[in-house]
Order: sequence, then structure tokens, then C-alpha cells
Amino acid sequence: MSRLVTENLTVRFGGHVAVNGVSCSFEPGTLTAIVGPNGAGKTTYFNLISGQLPASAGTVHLGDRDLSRLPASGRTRAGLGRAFQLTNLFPRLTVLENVRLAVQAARDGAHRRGLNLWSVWSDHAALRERADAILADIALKDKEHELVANLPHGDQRKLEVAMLMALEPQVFMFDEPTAGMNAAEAPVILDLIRRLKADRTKTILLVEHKMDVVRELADRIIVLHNGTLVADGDPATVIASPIVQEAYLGVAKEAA
Ligand SMILES: Nc1ncnc2c1ncn2[C@@H]1O[C@H](COP(=O)(O)OP(=O)(O)OP(=O)(O)O)[C@@H](O)[C@H]1O
Repeated sequence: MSRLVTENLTVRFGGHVAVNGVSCSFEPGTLTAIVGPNGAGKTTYFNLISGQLPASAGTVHLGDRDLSRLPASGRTRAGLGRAFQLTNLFPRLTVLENVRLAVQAARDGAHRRGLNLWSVWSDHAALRERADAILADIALKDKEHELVANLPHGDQRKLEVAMLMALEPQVFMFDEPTAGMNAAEAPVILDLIRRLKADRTKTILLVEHKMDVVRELADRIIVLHNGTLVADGDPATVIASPIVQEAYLGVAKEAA
């Protein structure tokens, strides 16, 4: 198990510094919520970690490995997993085919890392079993033969999380995972995150605006404001801090 560390991570867009020298480490077995006002740099910070965006300065390490120069695909293989808003899905394939592809990719990845999983994964039935278990977890078993293109938006978002689970990353990055979901769909995703957290081996990063979700799930909260890390600590302390009350929740302003 390896800790994820960003050091001095920075990106500039022209004159605008969207993420400004963020140094932070994330321990396996903990869920860190990343909060901050709109435009604070949360998604951009994710993009820098996952390699979607090249950094202007700074580094990203997972354990001993320096990921800073790797493209997004290389970082995924190294163990960084991110649920993307639908871009990882194959719309012309069925739900089951999508998940099986991700399970297969995880198997291939395991070979590249030299792990001795061949005996397990070479078993076709085991592959199917794993895909079935994931689909049951995500409450999509009854739609396994549907084409992804025909699924409602909420189910597509759920499938996206299923694909991420299938890849079995060390680090799970969720960017507003329940955004746009209805009241029946959101609890399925939150329950999955809860279970991932209960496993106590995964590093989980969660960008989330809903403070009730953050309060319940986070072991730790970091706050970004204008691209800068302005608070970091246990949820109760961070939520009560003047910077969050004022800059994020607007409580102090409203009270004034
Ligand atoms: N590719 C880009 N080119 C130029 N500016 C960008 C780019 N990506 C992000 N920005 C700017 O960087 C800043 C941070 O944006 P970001 O989307 O990371 O904020 P956020 O905290 O995720 O906001 P939200 O909560 O609204 O999703 C914003 O001012 C945004 O306009």
C-alpha cells in the first residue's frame, strides 16, 4: 500500500494560477474530501493528479514511483483510478461487456506488474463471476444485456463507477459522483464508497459539494480556495474553521 503525494503541484492558464503549489499526501485506508467554492481548482487538481492535464510545476508520487511524467494511461496502470463522466464507457457494447472489458484490463495490468494472478484470471468463469459481482454491487444486474447507449443517465454514471471498481485501483478518485443522480441512484453510489472505505486499504479522494455527504464519509477534509490549499484536518475542525465558514459555506457572511 502506497501513499499518494503531490508536491508543489501547480498549473497556470495564461496569467491565471488555477492550482497553486499544492503539497499534500493521502494515506491508504483514508477518505479525503476536497471541498472549496466553484472555480477553486478541485477538478483541475484531480486532472493534474490523474494526468489529464500537464502540470506547470510540481510532482505526483504513488509510493516510490514518480508519476509526474506519465500520461493518464500510465498513471491508471500504476494504480490511480478515476471515475470519468461517461468518457470511459463503450456505448455500443452492453453493460456486461463494458464491465468484462474493465475486469480483463485489470487482469492484463496485473500481468504487467508481474503479479501471480494468472491461475485465477485465466479462468473464464472467474472473470464472469467478478463482472457479475460488480454488477450486483452497483444494482445493474437486471440491465446487463442492455446497450450502454440506451441506459438512462443515472445508470450510465453507476456503470462508470462499476468500471472503476473492476480496475481495482489503489487510489479511487471521485469527482461529484452523485451529481445528476436521482434519489434512488445516489444511495447506491454512496453505499459503494462506504464499502470501499470500510475495506481500509484504499486511498479515496472525493470532490463533493454536498456537506452532509462529506460529513458522513470523510476522515479528513482539505479545502482549496483560489487554487491554494487553505485548510487541512479532521472534518469537525475544518468545517468549523473560519475559512470554511466564510469562504465556502458563506455562514459568516450571512450571519453578518
Ligand atoms: N483548461 C483550462 N483552461 C483555462 N482555465 C481553466 C481550465 N481548466 C480550469 N480552468 C480554470 O481554473 C479554475 C479552477 O477550475 P476548476 O474546474 O478546477 O474548479 P472547481 O473547484 O472544480 O469548480 P467547481 O466546483 O465549479 O467544479 C477556474 O477559474 C477555471 O475557469
